[in-house]
Amino acid sequence: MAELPGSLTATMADLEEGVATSPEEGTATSPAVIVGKRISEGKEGENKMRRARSGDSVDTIWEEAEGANEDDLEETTRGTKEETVFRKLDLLVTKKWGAKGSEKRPTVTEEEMKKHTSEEDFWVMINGMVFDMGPFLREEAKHPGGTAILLRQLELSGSDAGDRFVRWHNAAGNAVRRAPKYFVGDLLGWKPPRRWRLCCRRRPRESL
Ligand code: HEM
Repeated sequence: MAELPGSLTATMADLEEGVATSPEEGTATSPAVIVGKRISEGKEGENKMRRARSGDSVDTIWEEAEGANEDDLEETTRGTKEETVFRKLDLLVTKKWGAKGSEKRPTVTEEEMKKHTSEEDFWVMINGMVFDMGPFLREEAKHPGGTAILLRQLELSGSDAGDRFVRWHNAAGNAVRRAPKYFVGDLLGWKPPRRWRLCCRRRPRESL
């Protein structure tokens, strides 16, 4: 048995397996490389890498939601937190429901929205898009932030949940990835607040 860094050990067979050629060809005599080989190329490591590449990893809820392959495919990190969260949300809703104004994408009137303001059936509006919080409130789906915060939203600010959505979530998190599932439609007649029209919407795309 040979001593390796930390508490790891290797048999002579392990060492001999790594003796033949240069590190570029994937083998080497150094124990560190052999340790690396064991972690990344062992049966368990191979399976892990395969699952990660396929986006089918069971490691995290995040990967389960969208797949590791989606990571950083879109540039959505520049700008204020509000801009980045809304941009990502827009992007993911558009991916599932089509572009705003297209035939496939539903719309909601303000009148309809007002009918969904109870503790079991609550629709919220985030950046002009309406989402159904009912499944969370009825505990048919799990909201990691709990239900109390959603009820507080209902009590404090009613249906316009944009500010709180931005406060509690981020563009790289699960909330934006899961939101399209709860999308009900675009709120008809909604216009972005004046502050956005002045600052962000007019900015040329390259500078976003
Ligand atoms: C479509 C609507 C929503 C979805 C899909 C959603 C989903 C999620 C998810 C997945 C998380 C875990 C953190 C993350 O991965 O980002 C989370 C956390 C949270 N959410 Fe939501 N959420 C929604 C709406 C809301 C709204 C409207 C509020 C507030 C009024 C809210 C408040 C929170 C809070 C307080 C947390 C915990 C944050 C923390 O512990 O740091 N969520 N939500």
